[in-house]
Amino acid sequence: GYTTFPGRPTWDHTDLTYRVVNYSPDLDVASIDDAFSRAFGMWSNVAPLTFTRQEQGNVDILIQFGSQNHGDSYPFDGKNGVLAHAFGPGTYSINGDAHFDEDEFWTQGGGNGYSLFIVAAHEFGHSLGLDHSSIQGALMYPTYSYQANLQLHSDDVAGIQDLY
Ligand SMILES: CNC(=O)[C@@H](NC(=O)[C@H](CC(C)C)CN(O)C=O)C(C)(C)C
Ligand SMILES: [Ca+2]
Ligand SMILES: [Zn+2]
Ligand SMILES: [Zn+2]
Repeated sequence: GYTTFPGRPTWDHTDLTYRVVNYSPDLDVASIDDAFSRAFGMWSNVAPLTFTRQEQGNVDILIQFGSQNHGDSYPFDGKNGVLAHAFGPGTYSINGDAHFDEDEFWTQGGGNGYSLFIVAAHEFGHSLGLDHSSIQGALMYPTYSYQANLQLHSDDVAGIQDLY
């Protein structure tokens, strides 16, 4: 089933904010903004959380695209392999942040490349305090799998509702 991070960290507020620092050239800005909005919506549909996008200033969840060394101790690995990573809740600025590997080809689904929406929904689960699930059909399972109509697994729902 689902897991949380050690010490079970959660946000101490439910009106969370996010900012998109930069954009991948693989998709137009509107599609990227929409993918992130829909990914947050998967979680706010089942937990008492709201997500508000800000154009600048301090936010809880900073989103960026980067390749190889991109400013933290977890360099990406080129095309394929690790697609993205995110940090759990906490008081440091990096807590909650989600980074996407720019060496991937980000798509709106189907075909080649990786669905930004699906990967973002997984990463935002981490941003909220969920670690990986042992259930293969769960969004928080550690390997990527494409689904045309992504739905949270009951295990994902149980996890987020345990936390908030
Ligand atoms: C296609 N490549 C994969 O399936 C790789 N898995 C990932 O990139 C995870 C993200 C997916 C699940 C969206 C990394 N992760 O857990 C971030 O929070 C490997 C399994 C190869 C590591
Ligand atoms: Ca990669
Ligand atoms: Zn990073
Ligand atoms: Zn993960």
